[in-house]
Amino acid sequence: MKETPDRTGSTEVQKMEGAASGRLSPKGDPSQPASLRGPPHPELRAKYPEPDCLSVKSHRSKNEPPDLQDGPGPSDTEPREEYPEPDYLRDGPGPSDTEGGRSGFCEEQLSSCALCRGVLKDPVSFSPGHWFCRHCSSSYWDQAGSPGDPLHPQCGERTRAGPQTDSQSRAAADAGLQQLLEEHQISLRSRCERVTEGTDATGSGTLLNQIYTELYITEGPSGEVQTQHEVRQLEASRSLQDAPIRCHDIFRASAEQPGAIRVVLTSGVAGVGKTFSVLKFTLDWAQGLENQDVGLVALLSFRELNLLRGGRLSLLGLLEAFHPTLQALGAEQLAACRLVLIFDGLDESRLDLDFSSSPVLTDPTQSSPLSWLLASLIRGDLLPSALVWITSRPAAANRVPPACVDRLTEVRGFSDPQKEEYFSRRFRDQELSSKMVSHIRSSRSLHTMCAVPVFCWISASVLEHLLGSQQTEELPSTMTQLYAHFLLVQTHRKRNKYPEAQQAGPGQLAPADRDLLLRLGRLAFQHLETGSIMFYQEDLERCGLEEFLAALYLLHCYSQRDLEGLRRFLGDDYSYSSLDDFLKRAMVKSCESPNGHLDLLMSDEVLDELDLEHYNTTKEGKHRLIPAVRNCKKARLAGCELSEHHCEVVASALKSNPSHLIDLDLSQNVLEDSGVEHVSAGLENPNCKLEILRMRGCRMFNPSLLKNLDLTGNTISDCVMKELSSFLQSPLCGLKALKMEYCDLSEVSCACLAPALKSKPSHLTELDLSWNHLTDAGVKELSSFLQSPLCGLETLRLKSCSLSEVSCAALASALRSNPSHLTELDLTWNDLKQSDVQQLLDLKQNPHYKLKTLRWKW
Ligand SMILES: Nc1ncnc2c1ncn2[C@@H]1O[C@H](COP(=O)(O)OP(=O)(O)OP(=O)(O)O)[C@@H](O)[C@H]1O
Repeated sequence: MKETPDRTGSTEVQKMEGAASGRLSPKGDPSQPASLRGPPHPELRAKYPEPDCLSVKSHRSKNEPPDLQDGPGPSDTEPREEYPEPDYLRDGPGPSDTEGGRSGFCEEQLSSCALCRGVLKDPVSFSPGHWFCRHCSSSYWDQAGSPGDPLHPQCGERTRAGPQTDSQSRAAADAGLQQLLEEHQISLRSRCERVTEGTDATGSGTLLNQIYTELYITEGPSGEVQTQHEVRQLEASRSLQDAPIRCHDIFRASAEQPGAIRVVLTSGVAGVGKTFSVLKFTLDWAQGLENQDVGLVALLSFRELNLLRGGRLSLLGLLEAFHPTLQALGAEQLAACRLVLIFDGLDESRLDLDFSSSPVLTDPTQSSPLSWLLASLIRGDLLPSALVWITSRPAAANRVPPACVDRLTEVRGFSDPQKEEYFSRRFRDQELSSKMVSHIRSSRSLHTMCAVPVFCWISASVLEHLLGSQQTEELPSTMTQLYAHFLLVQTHRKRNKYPEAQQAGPGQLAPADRDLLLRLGRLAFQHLETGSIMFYQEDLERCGLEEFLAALYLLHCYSQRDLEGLRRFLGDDYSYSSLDDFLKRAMVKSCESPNGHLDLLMSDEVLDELDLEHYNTTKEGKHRLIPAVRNCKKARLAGCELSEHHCEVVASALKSNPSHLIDLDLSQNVLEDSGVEHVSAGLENPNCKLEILRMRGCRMFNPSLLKNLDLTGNTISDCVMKELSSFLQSPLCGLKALKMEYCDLSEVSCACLAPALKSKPSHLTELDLSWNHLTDAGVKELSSFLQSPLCGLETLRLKSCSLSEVSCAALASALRSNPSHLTELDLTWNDLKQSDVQQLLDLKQNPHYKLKTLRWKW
């Protein structure tokens, strides 16, 4: 269904697989026309200084072709002992060694010619360790008759050039490596410069540089295993404001990490741009634009590694399999290059990576199981100088032990301005792209989801189709509508491609299309159920399409009364029921999933109330509904065993722009300090519109811009009361209602509270201190507040506070002395008699008296 972008360009492995399965041939042909072969731009070469180790930028050998004429080699008249020993023999294998490394060079006694076996005359060499008489070698070349790289006359190894002396042979070796690396660079350039996306009508791919939009990548995610649904992770991560890092800089030291960075692990949700990042890194290197101190970049995808089916390979063999241009690369040359190895898509790997007990490999020529090879590379046993970059979706990122990783980064997708840049890059017609952007901005769910680039691509495909056609139908504003349109767009494309297929009217499905979609739906459904995320050919999972298709399939089962299909998902006890009931059961089933793999996205409508009590599901099911707080006015999350993370989600809802929450109930949750801190931070955010916060039976916290505070059931010590009192004195405090039933308050508590209440024009209109042992002494303290001209209290509840006639007298004198605002006074459960409250009742005669309700009986 979806023609996906090519991950790393084609490789030998891919070609083999493609040939076997009859798939389309790969687009990146490593054998380029000669005209394409050329050095990187000279200006850029000048800009980047020569690194210590050899890189393709080493133009020493490029500009000075090896001199294949006679060098200062020993003459046949000089005794053998006086020959200067070639450098590579000093540290290398002794003359008796017969093979070494992958190339298995023959080592010969320097005293004899490798061809005639006689004493060397006018010795020359055309590869390390091979010495010949000039005459013998000339005859050999004459016989071979080929100007190319002839086979070594003794060992059959392919050699690069004609005979040469020691320093010349090293220059030739450098030049050989140089040439090889340049060819590799050119090959990579051609592989990465175009990406194939589904919108590509010609099949030639789109230029990566034309559509590539800078991504928001951050350094150092938490490193925790992420089991949340990826959309939720995305939602949560949008609120964070971390400093970005460019994909080109991931191996560079930073102020936070000044040391050398060898292994980088980059995580990110599906379709967020991990593969595009590694392609961009590679392309910019291959074009001579970035990271020019790197000698060699090798890009390997785990998906293609899987195709090797766990076979045995050496490191050199692996590089060759993925990059045929590296065929002639030897072990010594590899060690001399500054190599960057990129492994893309760890989540797709079927390899059993065992970092703790797989054997240590150090030899790049040694064949071993692929999983050992990778573990050794990542641990740094094998080629420790190589830099390794691994990308993965979050759930699989923990397959590499943290100890092996020097830097963690996270691709978070597009920021809001980047989303807009994406559309303007993709479409030359700026009017069209502006229309798309404004449509996406108008739908919250589309706008949120467009943080994931693949959703931008889907949206762009759909909107291009709809805005470009004469159709007058409404543009999709929910993800479901978007997916439905996407299917139509893709089907339409298929019809254009295969015109012999059955025709149908615009916006309609031909029976064959319908059949295909349902078959895809069944496939998606089955894979989704088993948790399998890989579709090698269709690759639907990347855009979450399988969730939509699976749902479509299930709905089809329902409409066709396919009980077998329905029972596979809903359980054997399911019997055909109303659509409402069916949908409800499907919802409950998806809520039960521990990682949310059965659901996707979010209604755009702002809910009046989210009350988790109303959902008849497990605790985990309720937890998974919590992110919906972002989209409701009133949220009841009481008694749900909220964790710190949930508080973080709530806080992000309070901070979001716009924030809809007005009334929040977090009662009966044991909130740790960290959780409370999150909530407090949410309350302090200028976007926060919360007016009512209920935290009955929770631990104490530090509220700020609250209108309504309910602390019922908390044991509030005098010390906490003082904190509360200082909060009440803060000029920011706009509290209107304070409820503190059953808080173990005493006379002393009131003494703490009263000065605060009368210290500034108080917004407090409602105070409920019922069910506390305040006693008359406490009420006397409070009555001083009632006497203050700053007091605007309208409701005072003092139920069951151990009060007597004395309290009534104090309250009456306070109300008498001041034009009071009090309209409701509740003194029930204090065992008062009529005579005790008489003074209050008599106030009715007072012109300032506003009391409408006085309760005092049991
Ligand atoms: N930086 C970008 N600029 C433009 N388009 C992008 C960018 N990144 C990703 N896209 C779009 O999103 C699609 C998916 O991106 P990519 O394959 O890189 O995602 P991913 O993170 O590797 O996903 P998965 O985990 O599924 O492999 C691309 O094919 C492209 O259409």
